[in-house]
Amino acid sequence: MTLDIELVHASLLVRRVGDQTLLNQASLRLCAGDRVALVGNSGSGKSLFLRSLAMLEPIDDGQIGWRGHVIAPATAPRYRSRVIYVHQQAADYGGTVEQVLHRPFELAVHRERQFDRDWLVARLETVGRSASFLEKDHQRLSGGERQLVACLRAIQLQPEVLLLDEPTAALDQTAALQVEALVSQWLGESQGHESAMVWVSHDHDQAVRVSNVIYQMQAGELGTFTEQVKEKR
Ligand SMILES: Nc1ncnc2c1ncn2[C@@H]1O[C@H](COP(=O)(O)OP(=O)(O)OP(=O)(O)O)[C@@H](O)[C@H]1O
Repeated sequence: MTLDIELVHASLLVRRVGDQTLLNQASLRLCAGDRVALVGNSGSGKSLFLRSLAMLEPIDDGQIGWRGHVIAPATAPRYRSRVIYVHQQAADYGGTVEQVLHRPFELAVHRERQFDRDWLVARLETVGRSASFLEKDHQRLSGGERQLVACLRAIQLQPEVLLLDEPTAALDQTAALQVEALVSQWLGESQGHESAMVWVSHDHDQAVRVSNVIYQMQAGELGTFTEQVKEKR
């Protein structure tokens, strides 16, 4: 159920490049418990909007607020550690899966969090992998396995908001459902922690499965949306 606790508020975001307006006054209010699917044609601005929400892209106009406050430059690193963007193509890291998952905890911004191997082993069980998966060479993983690691890497940091940019676009149905299961488990567990997610998808069935509300991006405008009446809202 959606709680009326505002986590992130994007207000009238504008992004121009040359004479093109790539984002045209796009606004979104994300509250605790929200599961948003973002759909729209290729090139409509979904990734740009998501990356802007994560403060990974500059904006020409508009504001992004976090828990009721406009984000100052000094707060941006902390914001990005709590509002985490997962790319559609998982990065290629060196080392074992465990080393890759451990690395974010070495960053100053995540120092208050602790690497939890047992937690990871339990999550891996959800997706049919044993603890030995942690010993695998990350660079030898399949695309689907890499995407699972990318999601685990984000989720283990207990984000407030997870921004998923077509995380299963290159995966088969089985692997896609595993990624969905991981995210769904995280959302279920984190209900008391005030969390929300936005999931960009080209797959309408997936958008329905993962969300309680669907927004549509059209030529940089975040307009119509379909409210889904579901138990999970
Ligand atoms: N940094 C940038 N500079 C210039 N143009 C950009 C930049 N980022 C994105 N664009 C353009 O903005 C438009 C929207 O791109 P975006 O990647 O957000 O689309 P999308 O809706 O996510 O598409 P897809 O579903 O194919 O991933 C595209 O025309 C893209 O070329």
